[in-house]
Amino acid sequence: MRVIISGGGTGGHIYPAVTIAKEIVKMTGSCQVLFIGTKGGLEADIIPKEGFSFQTIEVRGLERRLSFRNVQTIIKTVSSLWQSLAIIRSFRPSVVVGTGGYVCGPVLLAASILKIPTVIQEQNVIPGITNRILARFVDRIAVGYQEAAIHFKYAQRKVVFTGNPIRPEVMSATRSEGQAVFGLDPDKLTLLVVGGSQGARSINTAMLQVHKHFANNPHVQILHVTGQNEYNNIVNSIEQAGIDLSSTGNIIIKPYIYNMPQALAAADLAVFRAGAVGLAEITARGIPAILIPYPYASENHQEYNARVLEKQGAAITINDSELDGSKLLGAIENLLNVREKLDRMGVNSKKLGRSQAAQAIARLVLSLATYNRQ
Ligand SMILES: CC(=O)N[C@H]1[C@@H](OP(=O)(O)OP(=O)(O)OC[C@H]2O[C@@H](n3ccc(=O)[nH]c3=O)[C@H](O)[C@@H]2O)O[C@H](CO)[C@@H](O)[C@@H]1O
Repeated sequence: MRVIISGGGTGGHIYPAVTIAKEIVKMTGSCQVLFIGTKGGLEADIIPKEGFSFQTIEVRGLERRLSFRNVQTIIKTVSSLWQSLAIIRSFRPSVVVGTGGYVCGPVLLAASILKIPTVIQEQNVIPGITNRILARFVDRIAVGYQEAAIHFKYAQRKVVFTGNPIRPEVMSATRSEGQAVFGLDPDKLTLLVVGGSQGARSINTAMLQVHKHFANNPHVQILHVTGQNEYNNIVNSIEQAGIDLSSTGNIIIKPYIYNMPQALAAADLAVFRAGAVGLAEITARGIPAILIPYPYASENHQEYNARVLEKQGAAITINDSELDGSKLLGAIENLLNVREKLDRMGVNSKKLGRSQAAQAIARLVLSLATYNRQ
């Protein structure tokens, strides 16, 4: 059997694609998977590393205003539809899956024109524009949050609540493995700070005060992932603040980590943006969290994601506009100092986790593929 999977732009669209692909391969035993993404997207880095075949089309996102660039974009989109039709005709998949990001648009549309079964996976409470448009054309929509269903107004019957897929390593990684990978001290509480797959400037800036406070602390250690673009600035600011990172021993700064499952396994508290996949991962592991939703995410969807966790007592939320060093430090200390609070949040977090989501999505995809085996 052959399957095409498309999704890209950010980790939040790419990791679900990888996870679904691996689950399908595992369930079928012998499935050829082809990924379609863009040359410039993060997928061009991640997918080949995961060992899957990868082809690209030329497509980019529309600006949310009238512009000459948008006219060029529409022309590119038409040509990307032709490119997608050609790739699909030559690969002859039994089913095509989209996990979000504008690259999915032409790919899933082309599959639907060619009458190949299609599934899209929507990670967020408020669906992205590409998936909303595609909803009319595809066969099934696998949603990460039950709350997303009402937004697919004319496609309700296609919606299946599966949860968001998480990499199996997120569940299988052990605390001691995580501690060993990052050189963490098993006797200290671990704070994991991640601003999504791109990093978050406001979190990075607020963290400076947190680092000053905890530098050399005998009970707390911090693993802070800054994002590629911010890394050098943040390391410089920390060192300018008088913290010698090589000697404190309890602060680790990374631009990006490829072994996030191990980092999660070692974490006692997470400071996160509210990207849907990151949230699926922390809830699957039952990690209490302080969430700072990215305020410019389309239709403020990260805040809606975060509120689902907050409502269940699994996280507390700080608005990005109100974030500063002392507020963040206060929230962290408040949780680390009251162990019962932290534990209760962890239990609530775990209740929201759906560690079997990838299996549910893979079964859904395969159930459609069987109609049309070639
Ligand atoms: C700015 C924006 O619009 N972001 C969106 C993007 O988020 P974004 O890609 O930032 O976020 P997610 O939290 O959903 O997913 C990030 C993924 O990257 C992984 N990771 C991250 C950092 C790192 O160093 N290593 C690593 O492996 C995480 O473990 C996770 O699997 O897609 C998500 C899913 O549609 C949306 O909810 C987010 O709102």
